[in-house]
Amino acid sequence: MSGLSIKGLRAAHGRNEILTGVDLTVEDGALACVLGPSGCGKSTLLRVIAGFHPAAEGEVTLGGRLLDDGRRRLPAEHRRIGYVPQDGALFPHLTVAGNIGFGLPRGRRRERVAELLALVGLDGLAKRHPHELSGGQQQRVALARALATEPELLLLDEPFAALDAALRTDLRAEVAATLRRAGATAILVTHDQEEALSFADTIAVLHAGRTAQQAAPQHLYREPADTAIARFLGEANLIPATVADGKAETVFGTLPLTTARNGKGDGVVLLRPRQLRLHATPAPGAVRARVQTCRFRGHDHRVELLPADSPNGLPATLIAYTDAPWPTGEVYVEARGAVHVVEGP
Ligand SMILES: Nc1ncnc2c1ncn2[C@@H]1O[C@H](COP(=O)(O)OP(=O)(O)OP(=O)(O)O)[C@@H](O)[C@H]1O
Repeated sequence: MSGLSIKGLRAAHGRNEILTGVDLTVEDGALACVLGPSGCGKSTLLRVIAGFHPAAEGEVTLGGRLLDDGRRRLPAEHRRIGYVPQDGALFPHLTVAGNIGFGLPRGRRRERVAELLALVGLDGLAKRHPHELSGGQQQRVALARALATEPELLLLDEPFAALDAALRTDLRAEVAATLRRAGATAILVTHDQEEALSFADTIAVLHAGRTAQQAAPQHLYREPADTAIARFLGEANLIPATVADGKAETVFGTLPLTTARNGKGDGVVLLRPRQLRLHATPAPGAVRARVQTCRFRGHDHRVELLPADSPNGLPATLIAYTDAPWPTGEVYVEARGAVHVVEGP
């Protein structure tokens, strides 16, 4: 089997159990994200995969080779895994070329360094030292250095954390494109859901040392396994509903389900902020509310709404993202599109 496979992984720091049940599958050539709040064990997971920290139990394989099962461990230097730590950790006394070529056989070094400089868009900077580079350029050197030996798997530990918002977005897109060009299989660790959603082919959400859910970004955003994951991936309107016959009866009327379900009964469905439409006058199925705040965010407006009489256990506030600004005052809120059952039958 190609790619990375992790099953039932447990790992501890001393007596502290950090990972208590991690499952992760990354197909050959795919970009995966491990997403989770600070302290949930993301770095520990990368360190186990890289071979810097032992598994206590479970199974980690790469391309069908066993890396660790809690008893047998392949030494880190035999794993063919590249690792880009949070701060890039470049050698300060070596030039960019020296950093990238470090550890490459002499014969091919020049040619390979030139290839990698072009790949990460740093032609012309070969002779600079790390302190003469911007944060983003330093991260690109770290990436080139990790790709130099053509690892079977590349691990990136929050590589954009120290960069400002604009640079982060650009570099993230560039790195994803570079990895695809190189045909690399990679895992990026982050606590930033936007980063995960925009970067990855597949996302594993880590919660309290376990994999809570692994799925493609769109699937995870639209069909999270529970309310905690729904909230972690972005703002969520969680609406009480009666589910039956592939539909949800809600205060907004009858809405179709994203996926058919056999169960019947009461539950909670998810409406993302983009699914709420605002009207100035009453509309069929629309709920009366007050605009509490409307905040301009560049690409859209975030509108906080107070439902008029919180019917049927509706949350105290609803969130809508709209193209146009809305003045504070009365509005009518309509829900559109299919809903996902996050709790219930
Ligand atoms: N060397 C260590 N010795 C003991 N405990 C550790 C060690 N390294 C990490 N821990 C603990 O393990 C837990 C998980 O840490 P880890 O760094 O894997 O989390 P993380 O999700 O990567 O966090 P962050 O996003 O803040 O980097 C934390 O509670 C941390 O305090």
